[in-house]
Amino acid sequence: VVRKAHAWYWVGSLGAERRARLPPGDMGWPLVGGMWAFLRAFKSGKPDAFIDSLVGRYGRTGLYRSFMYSSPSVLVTTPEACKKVLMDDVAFVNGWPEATLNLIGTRSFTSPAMPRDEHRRLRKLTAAPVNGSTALAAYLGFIDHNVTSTLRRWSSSSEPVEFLTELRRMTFLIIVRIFMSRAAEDEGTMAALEQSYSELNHGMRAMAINLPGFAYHKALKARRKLVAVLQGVLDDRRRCPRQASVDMDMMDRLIEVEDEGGRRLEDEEIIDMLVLYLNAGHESSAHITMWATVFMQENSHILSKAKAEQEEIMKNIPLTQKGLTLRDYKKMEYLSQVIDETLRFVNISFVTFRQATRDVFVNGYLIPKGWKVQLWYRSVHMDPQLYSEPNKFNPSRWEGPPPKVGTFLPFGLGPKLCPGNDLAKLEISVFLHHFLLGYKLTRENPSCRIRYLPHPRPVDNCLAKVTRVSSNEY
Ligand code: HEM
Repeated sequence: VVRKAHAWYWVGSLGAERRARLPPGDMGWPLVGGMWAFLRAFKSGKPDAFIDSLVGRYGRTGLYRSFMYSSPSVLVTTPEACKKVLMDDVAFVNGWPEATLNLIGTRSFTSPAMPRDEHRRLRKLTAAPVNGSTALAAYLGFIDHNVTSTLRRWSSSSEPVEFLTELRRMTFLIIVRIFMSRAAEDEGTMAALEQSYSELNHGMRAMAINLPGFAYHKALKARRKLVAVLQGVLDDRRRCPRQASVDMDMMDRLIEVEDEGGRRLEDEEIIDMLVLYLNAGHESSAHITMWATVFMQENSHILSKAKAEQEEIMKNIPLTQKGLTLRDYKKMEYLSQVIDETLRFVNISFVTFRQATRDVFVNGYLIPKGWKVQLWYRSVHMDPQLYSEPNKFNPSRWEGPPPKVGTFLPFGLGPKLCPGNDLAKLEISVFLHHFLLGYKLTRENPSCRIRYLPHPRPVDNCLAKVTRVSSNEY
């Protein structure tokens, strides 16, 4: 009776005609809705069980109604339906749960209130310096240097390192250098930012319980610290603005940009933009780098093939050349397949969120105005109808023509496509290039349990020894 009353509370007011067009599903118990089933599946190490149970109960309809993160929601699980939602930024605005918005900030791209034109203008401003050949070529030398010195440091220690934690540190340094160059040189600022980001991430996608001891409570505290550190950097920057426009970083650009009416961004907007970019710009890249390394170590035939490709590239690099070039990077075809397969298999962004601004029909089902929409990239990537043996790590599946639009969504699609996709692939490739040529990873707990929230990772953060095995690496 209670469950029926809960369902009626949300769908009753839609009227008989609209109600009849809703996707199949179940609103569950009051307050928790589908959250129990979702958390149970992810916490028991069977993340696909959640959507599988909906498919088992209602068929492969591609859309299911539920109640999650305190909102009536439609879960979208097939390529065609995801594509339709992602390409339409008029009918669908960002719909992150309020708890996530409170952590990431309400004044950046994640905000549903950011007008479409403002989103486009700020994306153009912030995406250009991290994308495209010119930008990537400018960062390549720094990334290359950062990777080689990091690998040498790890391998010179006889103690195991938390491989994931260290990779997060490395990718974080790269993104801070791009966004706030001078801050990357200040060890105190870097340590404060790193620590706060780590806590912020643990609270992401946790239950929004703001009580001491809970991950969400700690994450809110971490956000406050993060804002204070970034405000300090911003104040310094305003006090001593950069003179030459040639070495402007992203913070300078955000300070200087004006809209047509001459309005500049407020401090809160700049800070929220940085909180988002610095977070998005290091977490996922570090996780994918770790998993790609681990999967290659676990599959000797894949490791040998990837290594042979890098050795071939090395043979053609003139002795006078210092470090890698974009031309060398573009030759890494097999490595690119390994990374794409890691992106598919790991599903670091397993779901993203939108909200319907009006009644919309997708695959013949109604998504009512105001309802949240969850795009389940994970179900697309693990669908056996799209990927044969989806639970097998097989980079060779990426040989041949590119996948059909909507079937491979590690970076999303459409107007909100990840602006850091090229940068991410570049830094992951540079790391793997050096690793394959000269290093080996020996995990302390190779069969360690995997935790799936907020991102899939071994619970020991991949504790391992990194050993230098060859002087091939330059
Ligand atoms: C392997 C690495 C990465 C993965 C898997 C990834 C994944 C994603 C996905 C799936 C989205 C789309 C979310 C949506 O549709 O709502 C996204 C958005 C975003 N990503 Fe990434 N990302 C990665 C690296 C990066 C890097 C290196 C940067 C920074 C340069 C970055 C910055 C952003 C930003 C700012 C957005 C929001 C874009 C907007 O709303 O317009 N990401 N990312």
